[in-house]
Amino acid sequence: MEEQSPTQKLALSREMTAGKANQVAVIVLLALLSTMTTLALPLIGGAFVAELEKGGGAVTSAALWMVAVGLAAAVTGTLSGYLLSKLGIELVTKLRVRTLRHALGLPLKIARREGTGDLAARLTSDSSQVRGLTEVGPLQLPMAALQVVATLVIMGLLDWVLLLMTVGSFLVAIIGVVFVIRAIRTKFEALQTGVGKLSDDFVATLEALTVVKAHRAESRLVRSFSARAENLGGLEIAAARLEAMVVPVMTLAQQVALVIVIMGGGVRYVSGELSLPNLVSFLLLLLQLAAPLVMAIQATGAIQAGLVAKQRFESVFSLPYEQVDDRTEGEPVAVAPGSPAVVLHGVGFAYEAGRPVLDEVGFIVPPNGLTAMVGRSGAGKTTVLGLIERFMELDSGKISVFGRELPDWPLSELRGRIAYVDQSFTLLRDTVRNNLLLGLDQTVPDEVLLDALEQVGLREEISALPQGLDTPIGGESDLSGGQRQRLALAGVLLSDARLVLLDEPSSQLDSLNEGRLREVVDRLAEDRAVLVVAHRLSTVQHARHVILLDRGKVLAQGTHERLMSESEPYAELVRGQMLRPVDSVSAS
Ligand SMILES: Nc1ncnc2c1ncn2[C@@H]1O[C@H](COP(=O)(O)OP(=O)(O)OP(=O)(O)O)[C@@H](O)[C@H]1O
Repeated sequence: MEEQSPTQKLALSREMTAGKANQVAVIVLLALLSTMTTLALPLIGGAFVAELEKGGGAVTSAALWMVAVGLAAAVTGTLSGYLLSKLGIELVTKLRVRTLRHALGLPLKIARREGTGDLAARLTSDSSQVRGLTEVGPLQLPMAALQVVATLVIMGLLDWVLLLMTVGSFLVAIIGVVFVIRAIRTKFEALQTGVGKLSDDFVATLEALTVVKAHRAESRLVRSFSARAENLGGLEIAAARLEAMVVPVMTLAQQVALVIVIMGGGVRYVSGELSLPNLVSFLLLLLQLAAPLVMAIQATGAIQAGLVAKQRFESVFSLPYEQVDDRTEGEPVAVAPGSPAVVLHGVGFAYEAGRPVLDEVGFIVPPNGLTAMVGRSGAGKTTVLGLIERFMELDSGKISVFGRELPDWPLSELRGRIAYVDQSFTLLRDTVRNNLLLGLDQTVPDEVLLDALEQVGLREEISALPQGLDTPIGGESDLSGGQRQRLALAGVLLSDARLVLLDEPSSQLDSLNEGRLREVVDRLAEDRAVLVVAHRLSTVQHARHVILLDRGKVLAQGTHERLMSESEPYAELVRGQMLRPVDSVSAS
């Protein structure tokens, strides 16, 4: 199978800025201006005090400068923040689109293992967490670091003794905070994985809501989901507790530094080693110093959550996926005329290592006509169809479709030649029309669609729906099992697939529709190969060839009549009504 599984590391900053050099330049420029104006403000404050001391005439202009620079700091900060948000949103959109594409391309086994809800969580909670990270990560943090360094340099130039006192007070706090940040990260990892798993199980439960209700299992499930939600709440509270410690610690450090600087600065001012304007500037800088530190630290939660979400995106993008283009470009794959539709030779397969489901399975499906596969529940019939569709990979043996071995088929071409109707007639949550047209490239006139529906006896029922062909199905308004089956078959009639794989349900149709459906299948089989997993006697009686599968092995094959006389297990299957006679089929 065309799979690829490179380890996908996400360089978020690069992803965010690729091809956007101009926007990035504007944002960096605005952010630099904002940082510089913020740094200049205390110095202008000091100049203002110096003018006051001197009683000079420049007091008013110093005050006006303070207002202008303050405004410039606010405007440039706001603008750069907005433009950065825009880049962040664009990045998240890109990640969502990539997730959608990758998730739909996952091999079935991996998609099931990963879980629908957990995959979907990438589009919701993980996306918003990455967005939170982009708000602070790429620009605000470097700018905050720049502001801290520049502030410290200016403070050192004003008075290095006071600077040492300031750094000493903050250092102890910062070391403590680093440990807290690490602990927060661990909590977020457990939390986000737990949220993904919870939503996955919850989605699966909602999909089985009928069973839940029929068994009155609501309360039990509420109890078990609530316990898990409370566990996650506990983790979140623990993370919040850690986060809550961060800001007070930093504020305390700032207050300690303030007291020390006021005392030390006062002494140095009195002794003439420091001027009053410089002391004022220093104090203003000290007050400003805490802001970027607190900002960075307050963002700790968002950053840690964002980094964990980033890893969760990486884990999806690293999963193998099937490269199925919409349609293969260029010449279609040539097939030898008259080759059998399917040949299985010595096929072995296990879903789990050590528990084989198919063992040395071999049979031939001719290029046209009806071939039926029968056998007890769990014999491996659906698995055979899945292997032909290449939903899974063989463990041993070979399968050829129209004379070409599976690995030699481009996946898209292979699946384009096959029409597959699964046992539960899964339909997309979309309109009747779009479900009918799912495998088709071109638009099809309504008359042709209605004609296909007519052939399966569904025209009247669909026409009676509120929006006819454009009625959405699968959500609030749904079709019955039998109607779904007939709709799926109408889709097959519309397709030009030369091989039809049909997983017949054990009971979906009344005898009227059963008869009609048999006619449709017979018509399909006139010029196409139809391989049907059969549960009805009527189907096997019509089949040109019947394959009896038992516990993963082909036990017998031939015509119905021949198997009845030569294969006791087959005759037993028929006698035991495993193959249902028409009149025992329940109404849909
Ligand atoms: N996704 C899966 N993972 C693991 N085991 C599976 C999976 N699907 C099927 N099996 C197992 O493989 C075996 C064959 O299943 P399969 O669905 O092919 O049987 P079947 O003959 O189509 O049965 P039925 O007539 O009841 O639909 C069964 O034992 C089943 O438990």
